[in-house]
Amino acid sequence: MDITQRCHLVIEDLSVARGERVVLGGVYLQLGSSQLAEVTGPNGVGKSTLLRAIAGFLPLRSGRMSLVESEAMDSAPLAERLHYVGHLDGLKSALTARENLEIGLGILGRGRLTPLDALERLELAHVLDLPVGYLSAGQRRRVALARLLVADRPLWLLDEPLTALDRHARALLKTIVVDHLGRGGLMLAATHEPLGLPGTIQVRLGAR
Ligand SMILES: Nc1ncnc2c1ncn2[C@@H]1O[C@H](COP(=O)(O)OP(=O)(O)OP(=O)(O)O)[C@@H](O)[C@H]1O
Repeated sequence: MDITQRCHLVIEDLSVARGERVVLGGVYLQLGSSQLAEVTGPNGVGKSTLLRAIAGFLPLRSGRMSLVESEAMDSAPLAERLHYVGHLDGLKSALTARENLEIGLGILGRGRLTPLDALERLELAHVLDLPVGYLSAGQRRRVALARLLVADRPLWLLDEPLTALDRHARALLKTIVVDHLGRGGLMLAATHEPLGLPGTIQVRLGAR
C-alpha cells in the first residue's frame, strides 16, 4: 500500500435535502482501504446526491463524515483527499487534454503520473495536444478519468463511471480501479451498471 496511510471512510447518520425535500436520511456507511462500494437504487433515489455530499458540493442537513487515517499525520479536509468524477466531465473544451490534466494537477496537488502517462494508461496518448472540444463523448470521459491518475488521492467517488465507455475502455477503467484498490485506495461508485469486481460492497438505496 503506497497511497498514504491506511484510511477508513466513516459516514454516520447523513441527511441531505435538495430544495425543501430530504432526499437522503440516516445514511451510515463504512469503507476501508482497498474496498470498493457500489451505490445502487432506482432513478432519483439519491445516489448522485450521496456522492456529491461526500465530495463537499452539497450541505449536510445532519450527520458526520470523516476519512480517518491509521497514523493520523495528515489532517487535510476530506474534500482535499478525494477525487470526484460526476456526470459532467468538468473539462474545458477549448483547452487540450494535456492542459486540462495540468489544471487538475495544479488544483489537486501531489503529482503521481504525468498527463501523458495518465492518458497512456487510458490508451489516449494521441489526443494529448488536441482540444477536448474535438473529442468524442467516450474520449472526453477517458480524459476525465485520467485525472484520477495525475494526483494521488485515496478516495475516489465516481458517478456512473462506465457511461460512454466502450467495452475496451471499460476494461481499462477496471484495471485502473483494481490498481487503485491494490495501492490501498478506496472507491465509492454510484451506478446502474456494476463493475463486476470481486469483493464489492453493495449499498442499496431505497431498498424496501
Ligand atoms: N438541484 C436539485 N434541486 C432539487 N432537487 C434535486 C436537485 N437535483 C436532484 N434533485 C432531486 O434529488 C433526488 C435525488 O437525485 P439524485 O440525482 O441524487 O438521484 P440518483 O439516484 O442519482 O438518480 P439517477 O439514477 O437518475 O441518476 C431526485 O428526486 C431529484 O429530483
